[in-house]
This record gives sequence, structure tokens and C-alpha cells, in this order.
Amino acid sequence: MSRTLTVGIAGLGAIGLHLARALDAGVEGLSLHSVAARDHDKARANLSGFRKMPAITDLAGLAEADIVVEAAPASIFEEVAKAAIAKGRIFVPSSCGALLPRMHLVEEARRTGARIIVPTGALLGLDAVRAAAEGDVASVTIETRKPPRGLVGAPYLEQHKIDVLAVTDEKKLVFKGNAFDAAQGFPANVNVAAALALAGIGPRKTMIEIWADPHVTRNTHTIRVEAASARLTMTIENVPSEENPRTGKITPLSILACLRGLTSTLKVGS
Ligand SMILES: NC(=O)C1=CN([C@@H]2O[C@H](COP(=O)(O)OP(=O)(O)OC[C@H]3O[C@@H](n4cnc5c(N)ncnc54)[C@H](O)[C@@H]3O)[C@@H](O)[C@H]2O)C=CC1
Ligand SMILES: O=C([O-])CC(=O)C(=O)O
Repeated sequence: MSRTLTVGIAGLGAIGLHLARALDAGVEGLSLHSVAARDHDKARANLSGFRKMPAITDLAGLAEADIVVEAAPASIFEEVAKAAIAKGRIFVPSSCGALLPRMHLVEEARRTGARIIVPTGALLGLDAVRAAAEGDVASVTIETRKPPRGLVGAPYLEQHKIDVLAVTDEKKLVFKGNAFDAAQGFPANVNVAAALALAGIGPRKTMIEIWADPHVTRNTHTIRVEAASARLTMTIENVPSEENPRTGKITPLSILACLRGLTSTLKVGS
């Protein structure tokens, strides 16, 4: 009989609250242990209907759980990650773009016995990308198209004085470069590119185009891989969540599926 793993969640927004609700509703092998939120009164209100009230803790306190899910702004990624890794926990980051300039955390995890498990999140196909990357890969690219409001607030846009809300007619290419630079410039918008880079050929070789497209209603990501074993092109069209239009509704579901895979007897996909 395998034991139940406890889960702590940092952030109760579009991802964290949905995940907390799903865990509270009951998932075999997993139990919601604690949450960390910026506003504790709001958190208590959000959790009021829960069958079993989790502890409301500070970010470091989450590391008492077996699994720590980070679902907060990228700016507090390091604090959550460090505490979980120091205690040898399973760390599941949503803001995985923030991992790219902090790969020393992987070394630290090796030392403490922690694991860092990057979920597929709002993307698709990372099983095939990982398989292809066991052999020779010539190129990996991602094209992200979001409704302009799904890009608002990105530091790159502010630095380059690009007003995406003024993009109302023709779609506009707002960034072209590698996944590392994209993650710095768009920390709340293209974590998918970071996950793709980590699955495949790394953040300097994975190339991304980001489009502000007033003609799409969904956050749309197309990945293309040219490898010795296979050529693949895949597109996902994510319904933006009500709470945060930058974030696709599939993201908390993907993290839930990832957590289930940590305890389930039958696991499908690599
Ligand atoms: N890996 C992926 O495919 C995806 C990753 N993301 C990323 O996941 C992260 C979370 O996304 P969302 O849930 O949509 O964001 P959100 O903005 O809806 O929620 C974040 C929550 O964190 C809370 N928070 C802020 N400071 C905090 C603190 N010091 N302590 C505790 N809580 C704090 C906020 O109050 C908010 O409730 C973001 O970095 C986002 O960019 C989003 C979509 C896809
Ligand atoms: O939800 C999405 O479509 C992708 C996203 O925000 C991210 O990768 O950060």
C-alpha cells in the first residue's frame, strides 16, 4: 500500500485555487495540507466551503508538505523553491520560466534529494519532445499567439514601449528570440516556452515567436520539432481563465494530472 502524499500550494489564483478545490474534492493518494496566500482573509473566504480546511501558512511553511506546488507570481518563485528543495520535497513549479536563470537549484535538489517536476502546464506534447531529445534534434520552435490582453504587463513590452492593447487590427509579432530571453521578458506569459526548452534542447536553442493577435480568443501555442526520429507539429488552443486571462484553463488540470501521476498505480505517458 503506498502512502498518501501531502500537498502545499503557493498562491490561490487561477491555478492554485482550482487545484486546491480539486484536491479537496478528493484525489486518491493525495491530500491538501497547506496553502500560502498574500491575503489570508481572502484565502479563508475562498476555502470556506472546503470539506477539510488546509493550514494557511507562509511560503516557507509549505515545505512541511511532501509536494510543494508553486502557483504564484514569478517574483516569489525562488523563496518557494529554496524552502521546498532544502527539505528534500517534490517541487512542482508553475512559473517554470523562473527556473531557467536558477538552474543551480537543480544541483541543490540533487544534494538534498528533492525532485523538481515541471508540469506540461498549458502546453502539449512534452512526452514526444523528451523522447525525441533522447536522440538527435535539429530544431525546436514555439509560436505563441495570445489575445492582446493576455500579454498586458510583460516587462519586455514596457521596456520596448509596445502597447499591445493598441493592436486591434493586424496581428503583431512582439518578440522573436530564444526561450531564455522570452522567459525574462514575459515571466507571466510564456512559461510554456521554458517547459518546452527544459524538455528538449535547452533555453538558448529553443526559439520562440510571440504574437499579439486580436483575432484569436484563445491562448494558442504551436510547437515544431525537427528530430532524427520524428518531425512533429502540435497546436493547443487554451481557453483563458476568468481569473487571469494570461493563464489557460487547462493549466491547473495539467498540474493535477501531473500530481496524480506521482501516486497512481497506472500511469500513462512518459
Ligand atoms: N507552466 C505553465 O504552463 C503556466 C504557468 N503560469 C504561471 O503560473 C503562475 C501562477 O499563475 P496564475 O495562477 O494564473 O496567477 P494568478 O495571478 O491568478 O495567481 C497568483 C496568486 O498568487 C498570490 N500571491 C502573490 N504574492 C504572494 C505571496 N507572497 N504569497 C502567497 N501568494 C501570493 C496572488 O495573490 C494570486 O492569488 C504565474 O507565474 C503564471 O505565469 C500560468 C499559465 C501557464
Ligand atoms: O496559459 C497559457 O496559455 C500559457 C501561459 O500563460 C504561460 O505559459 O505562462
